[in-house]
Amino acid sequence: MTDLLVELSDLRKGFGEGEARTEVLKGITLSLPEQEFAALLGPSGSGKSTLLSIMGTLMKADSGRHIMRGQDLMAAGDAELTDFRNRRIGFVFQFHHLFPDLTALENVIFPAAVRAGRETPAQKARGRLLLERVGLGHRMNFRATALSGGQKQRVAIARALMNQPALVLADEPTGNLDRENADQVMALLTEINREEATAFLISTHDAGIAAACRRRITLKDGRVVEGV
Ligand SMILES: Nc1ncnc2c1ncn2[C@@H]1O[C@H](COP(=O)(O)OP(=O)(O)OP(=O)(O)O)[C@@H](O)[C@H]1O
Repeated sequence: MTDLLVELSDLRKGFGEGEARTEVLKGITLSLPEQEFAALLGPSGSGKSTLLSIMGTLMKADSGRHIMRGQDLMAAGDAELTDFRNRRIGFVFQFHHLFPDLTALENVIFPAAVRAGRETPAQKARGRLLLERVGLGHRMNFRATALSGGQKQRVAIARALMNQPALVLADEPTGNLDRENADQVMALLTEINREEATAFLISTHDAGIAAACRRRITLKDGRVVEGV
């Protein structure tokens, strides 16, 4: 048994053909243990979003090894990857991507309800619990449009946790928030990491956010230059 959550080895990814070809990830070798809480740093264009997309199985690498929870994701087909993603991975983005006319609770359970083909009482109960967890128990039935930026991001975090993912990938989750809300969101992620054993990989340009993480992984020009 391994306690590694993710193992990447010599992972490569490029875009385009011929003269227009750009190699973006140039051999990433990196492991994340279970319950990791790491920042992903690096200049704009260094490959952070590309790496998060691959780790989230939204995109496949061109070559290399990608193992998560012992499963070889390079060898997996599309249906298998979708199922794996739904069960194991959560996403938080810079922009919350909430449906404006749905309530906070409806937004949290919507993806799970679509996948199940219906809304179940168990989903509602979990959605309520998560909204309590992120401090929005009193705003559950507010439409997304009636929530502040920080509150919307907390709804997006609750939504990402709906299926009890092993790993949450967060691409600049505080990029659109002021300092106070950014700090609150980070405090919340830290708490969830500790209490629910969810691993987080958080891409950020913010030194304060990076400092709040247990580990800092830095990419430069498609390679890991620090934090291996
Ligand atoms: N689908 C694509 N087709 C072509 N090039 C792409 C594609 N996606 C990303 N790239 C290129 O890959 C490089 C890395 O992009 P990526 O978004 O991963 O960087 P990043 O480190 O996340 O940057 P930022 O901090 O600005 O978000 C960039 O040069 C980008 O133009």
